[in-house]
Amino acid sequence: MKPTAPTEAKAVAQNLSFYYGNGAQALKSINLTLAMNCVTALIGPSGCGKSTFLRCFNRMHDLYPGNRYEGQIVINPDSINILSPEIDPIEVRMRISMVFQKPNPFPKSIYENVAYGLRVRGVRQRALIDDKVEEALRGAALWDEVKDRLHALAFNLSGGQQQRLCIARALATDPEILLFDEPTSALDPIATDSIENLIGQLKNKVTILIVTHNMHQAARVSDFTAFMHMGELVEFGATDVIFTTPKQKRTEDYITGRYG
Ligand SMILES: Nc1ncnc2c1ncn2[C@@H]1O[C@H](COP(=O)(O)OP(=O)(O)OP(=O)(O)O)[C@@H](O)[C@H]1O
Repeated sequence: MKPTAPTEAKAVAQNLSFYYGNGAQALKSINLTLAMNCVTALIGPSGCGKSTFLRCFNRMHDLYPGNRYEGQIVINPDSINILSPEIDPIEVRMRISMVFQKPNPFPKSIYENVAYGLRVRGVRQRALIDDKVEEALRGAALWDEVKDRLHALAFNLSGGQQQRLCIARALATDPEILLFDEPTSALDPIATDSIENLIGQLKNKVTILIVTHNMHQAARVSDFTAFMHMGELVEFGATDVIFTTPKQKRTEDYITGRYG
């Protein structure tokens, strides 16, 4: 069931601007709330700032010198601003995990891919890791397909299975928010379908923010949709409303394929 208005806020971006190291401003004072246990889709033409916005949520931009945030992203329930310099980006990435466009398993076994985040966190007990690996693989709807070959190399899996493995890897540390950057653009329609179904199930446990170029996908998987253009948030609302009766002409032009 899709809610029609944001309920509890999991994360709130407030006056969020972002500048790359070369001085280019990619985000312009964005205000956006991610509703708890809902899927929010980011749509908009190429270069409008979708990935830049997504990557603020796990402090990916900190990996490159000269990048600069302004404003804040407050996450609940503890009301912390994850962009604050006092907040350790590694901690943020434990709470907010990312799944990328192309499946990117590590050159390790299926088991070790999922166990990775736990080991980084210092978890050593074998039984606990076993349990968490199974739970994450079940959560990513992959357990039944791999339970008899957990120690095989992850690269032996199909593209769709590799992407579900990356979702399991992200789930293993019990994140509160999952970020998806065009997670199905490298997959065939069947694998895409299974990832979309999975996203529908995962939102019971986590809050989801997804970038997609595929309008049908945004309409299928998301509860709320944000339309961006040239670094600005043009319109935000319930997905059904954005796709049927958008208020802004720029949104209408985009979803009806008049540009972009
Ligand atoms: N590392 C970088 N340094 C400088 N400018 C960048 C960098 N990465 C992206 N940009 C610029 O920031 C703007 C937003 O890019 P971004 O990748 O966030 O857009 P997008 O909406 O995700 O695009 P696409 O749909 O094509 O992936 C663009 O003008 C882009 O050229």
